[in-house]
Amino acid sequence: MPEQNLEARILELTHRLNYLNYQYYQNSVSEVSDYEFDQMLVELQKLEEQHPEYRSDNSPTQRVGGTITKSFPTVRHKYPMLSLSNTYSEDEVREFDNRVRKVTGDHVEYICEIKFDGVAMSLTYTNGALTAGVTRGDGTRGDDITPNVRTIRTIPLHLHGDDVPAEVEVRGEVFMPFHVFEELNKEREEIGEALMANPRNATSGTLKLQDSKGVARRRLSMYAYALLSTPTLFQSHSESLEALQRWGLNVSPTWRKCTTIEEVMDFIHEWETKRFELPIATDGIVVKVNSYAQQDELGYTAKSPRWAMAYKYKAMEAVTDLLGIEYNVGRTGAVTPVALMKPVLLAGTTVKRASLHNANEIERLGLMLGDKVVVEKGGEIIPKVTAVKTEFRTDNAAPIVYPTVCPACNTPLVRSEGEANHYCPNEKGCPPQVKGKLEHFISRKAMNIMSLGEGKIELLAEQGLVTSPDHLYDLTYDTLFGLKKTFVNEETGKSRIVTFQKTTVENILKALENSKEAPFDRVLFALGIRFVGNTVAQKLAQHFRNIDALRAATEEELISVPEIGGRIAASVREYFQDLANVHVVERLRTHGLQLDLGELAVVEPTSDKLAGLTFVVSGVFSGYSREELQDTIVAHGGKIVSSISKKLSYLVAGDKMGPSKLEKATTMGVKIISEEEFNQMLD
Ligand SMILES: NC(=O)c1ccc[n+]([C@@H]2O[C@H](COP(=O)([O-])OP(=O)(O)OC[C@H]3O[C@@H](n4cnc5c(N)ncnc54)[C@H](O)[C@@H]3O)[C@@H](O)[C@H]2O)c1
Ligand SMILES: [Zn+2]
Repeated sequence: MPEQNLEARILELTHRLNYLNYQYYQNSVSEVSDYEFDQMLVELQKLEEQHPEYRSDNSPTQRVGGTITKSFPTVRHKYPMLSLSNTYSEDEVREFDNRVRKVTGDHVEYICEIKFDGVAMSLTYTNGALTAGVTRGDGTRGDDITPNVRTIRTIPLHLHGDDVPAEVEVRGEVFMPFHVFEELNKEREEIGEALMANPRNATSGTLKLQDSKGVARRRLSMYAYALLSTPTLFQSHSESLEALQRWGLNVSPTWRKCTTIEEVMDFIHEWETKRFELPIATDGIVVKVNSYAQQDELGYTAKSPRWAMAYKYKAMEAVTDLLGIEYNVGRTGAVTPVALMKPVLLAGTTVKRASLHNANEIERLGLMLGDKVVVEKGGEIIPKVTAVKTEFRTDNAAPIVYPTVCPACNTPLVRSEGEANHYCPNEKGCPPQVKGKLEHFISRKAMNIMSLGEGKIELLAEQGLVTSPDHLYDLTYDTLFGLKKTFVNEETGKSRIVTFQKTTVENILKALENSKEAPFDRVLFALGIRFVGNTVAQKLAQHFRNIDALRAATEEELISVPEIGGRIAASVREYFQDLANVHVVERLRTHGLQLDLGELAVVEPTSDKLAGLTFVVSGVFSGYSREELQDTIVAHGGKIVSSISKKLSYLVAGDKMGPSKLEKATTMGVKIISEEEFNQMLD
């Protein structure tokens, strides 16, 4: 390559990789596969080695790719948090072994570990107590997210044992197990939210939440894999792992001591497929020199230790034919395209369907019917189409014409501004939507009428006996008894008969009767209002107390409820503006379902100390949750209003209050009081 082009190429790769790093760490987006990224990095590294004079100061070969955010306090790491040099080639693992032996001589032990695909975490324990949890950030400084880290159940708040030192740093990988990830995405899909791409993105997004209660709900976990302290406590990494385990940290039992490179290779081969049996995402293995003395001898490069190496597995891929596209309609009316492929064996299972998410994805891939496509399985249950082999495209390839009408009911599809999915607007008459909404209504977290599961509700919907939730409560023994349907599984050809016998019918009627005791927030969730998931339903129920108040609430009032945004507010308004929905709600009321929180929860005034005063509550408080504080104000005769105006009596300001509210209150001359000052008003 001529000099000039060489310099240009180095510059181009530097820019491109820095951009991809930014997208990956800041926005949790992978625009290219890890493999492609790593190939470009290798190319840059080679060019820079030949021409160090062209290497720029901000080269991605010289520094860790992450960033720090402004939303958390920044902390300087006591020991820098580095990356790992990586390879996809076994030969390079052997070369690593040669390099090591040149320095250490022949007596070397390796520890092989699984490389878990999550987010790196640094924990500090002072006198045995967890005092800090910090992200890797740019390697030198990270985000202090201690309150979030404290909610992770596999991270002990206290270490136990006689030999726990006064101060110690523990490194580990925080991750989201597959089943939690799938559940979370299912919930998001149900309430019409965009899906998360993979468990690693979900983990990094979760750790950056401002509300640690939200973090706790996501059920993250952590595997510890390193121990740092001054002076060093042990002679080797394996002793450290054993100590971590003893002190109560979660150490994956998969690590192994190897004394020859052949044993390392065996470990690599063994886990290549076995890793898919693990309930967590993994992307390779890590080989580490065991002895700390030898680690010191080997030292570090600018961005990684010379005593360790990651061997990464290439994603499991296969090439097959795209035969067609099926369009599925979900409960919320969202249309999801699914690729139908010629069956192909991939990581031990036969794959013939893969999700394509939405029309944008089809466009991004440039898919045509009849194409040869690359399917990839990353460990998640659902495989994905990652690329088109355009070089094999024939004249028979046909463009994909995205449907303009609903495949289930022929209603013209709509696509709102800024939304990736097309929707079928025929909520009440589109069979998969009707069925999906009923299935949601009876589901465990909603009304929990599981005796209607496994195809029974489908049968009732198809026969027109139940097309909206209120119809369920009209069902009688006589209508149900004797109903029957045979379901045939298209994939296996096996058939299954669903019948309504005496006990079944009795169980269904009993479960329906019991469901009338389900609290208001469950009923609200069960109604299936778009974007109103479990937690949102709880928040709305607590705030408005009953369905009539919720129905009467303006968009502004809805938005004033903590954590309720404009999108949810609009969706709730839209729901109640539809008279058919109001009718369903009224019929549910007639049948005796719980549409308010009941007597107990209504706050009776306990004093009139705050009578005639109006309050806006904002921020986070130490002695109350926001709802509790609002309840207290009401209990003492005060009134909660949604927005700041000149007439407002007090703004009760907690921690982390939004700067715009503060500014508004200041300019309007509203009296701003702290939690303590508020408490004094009640004394
Ligand atoms: N696709 C993209 O656009 C894109 C962009 C940027 C980075 N990336 C990927 O990310 C990589 C760079 O990320 P990185 O610097 O975090 O490197 P890395 O993820 O390859 O390796 C280092 C990390 O591995 C983790 N790890 C897991 N198990 C471990 C164990 N047992 N012992 C030690 N560490 C363990 C730690 O969190 C550590 O920080 C790139 O090589 C690339 O594959 C991809
Ligand atoms: Zn439809």
